[in-house]
Amino acid sequence: MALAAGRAMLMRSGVRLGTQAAARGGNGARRFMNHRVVVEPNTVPGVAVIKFKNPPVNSLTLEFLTEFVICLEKLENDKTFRGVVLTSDCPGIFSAGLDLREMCGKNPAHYAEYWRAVQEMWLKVYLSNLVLVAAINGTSPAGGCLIALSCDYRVLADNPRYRMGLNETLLGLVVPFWFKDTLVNTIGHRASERALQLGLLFPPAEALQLGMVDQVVPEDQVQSTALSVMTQWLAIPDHVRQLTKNMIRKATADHLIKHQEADIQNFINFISRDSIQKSLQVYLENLKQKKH
Ligand SMILES: CCCCC/C=C/C(=O)SCCNC(=O)CCNC(=O)[C@H](O)C(C)(C)COP(=O)(O)OP(=O)(O)OC[C@H]1O[C@@H](n2cnc3c(N)ncnc32)[C@H](O)[C@@H]1OP(=O)(O)O
Repeated sequence: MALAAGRAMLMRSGVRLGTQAAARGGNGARRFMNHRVVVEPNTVPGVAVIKFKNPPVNSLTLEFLTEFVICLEKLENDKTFRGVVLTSDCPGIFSAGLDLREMCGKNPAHYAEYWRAVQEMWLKVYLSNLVLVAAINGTSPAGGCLIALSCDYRVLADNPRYRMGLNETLLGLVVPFWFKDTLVNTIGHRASERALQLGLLFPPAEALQLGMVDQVVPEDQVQSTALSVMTQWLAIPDHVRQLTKNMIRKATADHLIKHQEADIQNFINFISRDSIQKSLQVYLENLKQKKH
């Protein structure tokens, strides 16, 4: 249903999936390419690398979310793939999180469509049958961090400028319960309580200490480390690993699935408030100002 809507939306915006999506690279390998998400089969058999390519900061626009979900769905349906590495094509930035312009100055119907796309993306990543390893080669606040936290394993580049965390309170936003659940499931209750209320963004050493990431490695080794970790995960038969993953994650995902429509309505009500709109505008304005 969501996928069909997404396809329709992409067709409207001029993205042709079938023909544009498949091209042959120099080594004859198939390379799926949309506008904002590039999928490359890798040298490790059964593993694809998804590169986020939505410059300047890989913000999660509606188009990006739709392409990302469609790419993952294609890989899940293609039985040659068992694992995916998620990484960024934008230097220094994994993802700047939700696109603030999608949440500013729009109408309720747009907010509903956008929030459903965010929910669908999270459900797709969190419950994926594939092994997902995040190769975090840049900063990843809020929604960017959520994507990484929803993978099975996280490798972060050792660069103190790369910060990771759920910083929503710094934008005047209340983190949705399923963002919170994803963090609690990763770093525990007490650490989440502090990190979420203060909107903390952690440098690599602290992210590692908290268990927000599994490994910190030199920047030029992020992708190769992710691929070698993948080999270990793929040594486990898919069906037992998938059933185990599902057993661990199902209750968290079901919580959202059960309250999906109410969560959309909450988002619309919250984001439409004048005070919230004002904070988002000020935050965007400050991002622009810091350049001058
Ligand atoms: C109930 C409501 C719940 C909502 C839950 C929300 C979840 C979220 O994900 S909210 C988004 C949180 N994200 C952030 O706080 C990150 C904001 N961005 C930054 O801190 C920085 O841009 C950076 C560290 C990611 C990159 O810094 P830098 O390389 O210096 O690039 P610029 O700051 O100059 O940004 C370039 C360009 O991109 C625009 N931009 C940045 N982030 C976003 C974004 N999240 N959404 C939309 N646009 C973004 C920025 O405004 C610049 O635009 P121009 O000035 O027009 O070039």
